[in-house]
Amino acid sequence: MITCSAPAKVYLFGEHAVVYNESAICCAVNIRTRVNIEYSENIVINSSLGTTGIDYEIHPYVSAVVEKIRKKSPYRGVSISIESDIPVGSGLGSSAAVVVATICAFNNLLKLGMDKESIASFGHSIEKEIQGAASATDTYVSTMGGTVAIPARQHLKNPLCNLIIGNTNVFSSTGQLVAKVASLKSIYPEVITPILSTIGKASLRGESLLENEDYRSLGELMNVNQGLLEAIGVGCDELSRLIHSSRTAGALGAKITGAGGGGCMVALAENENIDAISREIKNAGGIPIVTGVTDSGVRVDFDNE
Ligand SMILES: Nc1ncnc2c1ncn2[C@@H]1O[C@H](COP(=O)(O)OP(=O)(O)O)[C@@H](O)[C@H]1O
Ligand SMILES: C[C@@](O)(CCOP(=O)(O)O)CC(=O)O
Ligand SMILES: [Mg+2]
Repeated sequence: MITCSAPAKVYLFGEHAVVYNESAICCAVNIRTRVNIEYSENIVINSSLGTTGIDYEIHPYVSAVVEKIRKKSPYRGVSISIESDIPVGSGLGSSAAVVVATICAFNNLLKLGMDKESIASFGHSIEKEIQGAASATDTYVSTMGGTVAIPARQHLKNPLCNLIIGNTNVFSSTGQLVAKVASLKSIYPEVITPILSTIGKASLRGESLLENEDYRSLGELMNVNQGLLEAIGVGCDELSRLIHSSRTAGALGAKITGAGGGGCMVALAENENIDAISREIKNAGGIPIVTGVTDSGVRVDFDNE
């Protein structure tokens, strides 16, 4: 049996702007998906979504990895079991984490010799195949870990603050929200393009604030980024309630993470405010997850093969 795991991710800055090659800052956070693999007679994929064989309805991402690898390195059968602490479909990159952890598990079982760059790139190709357009950000950050400047892929100093994620439990479709922004931009290019560029500038300024450990200013700019995301139409009432409650409870900054329209927000929190912020997220109808940045990207947790 081999066990590999990979982390979730949050955007401190730059979601949506990064689609138009503006800068973003994305962090791996210590909420993980674990994939166990061993040889077996057939293909079995077991997760909280169900127990299947190759099944592109229930396990599209994992099935794609299983089939692609089988083509390159034939094997008789494997049994894959997945446990995850990452909420599914909430903008935290659960698909990227399960993809890169599954690739890592095969890499070690079949001794494929893939390095982290190859795992990230293969993972991105799987996300693109299954969901159509997909930025490389989620799979890269889940593979490498840490705090990453996008598109430069430069590792930055991790924020020493806590990151409290508030899950609205409201489903949102990344594709639909990206299309909504594209439509607004095509109608009002002279208005929307400068907003996306300003988000990119906030992200670039955030890089130096992280370097200088100026978390008060970092949070202030995250709030500005939130206002700009509202301006391009990706906010929603549930997210606004969690964001404003977090700020009232002492968050240095709070904003959407990911596509918006539902899913999650993230608050930058000093230790002394963790309980108050978590409580206020709960009172505002959200599910708080207290976490922080992890340098540990995809990794082997157990190998007795
Ligand atoms: N623990 C898991 N086990 C199996 N598949 C998973 C798991 N987590 C995520 N997935 C796959 O990823 C999909 C969610 O991906 P996506 O819609 O991109 O949301 P997210 O923002 O969480 O990445 C799920 O529908 C499922 O196919
Ligand atoms: C909106 C976007 O910038 C981030 C989407 O993040 P998520 O899929 O909601 O975790 C789209 C992208 O970068 O692929
Ligand atoms: Mg995803």
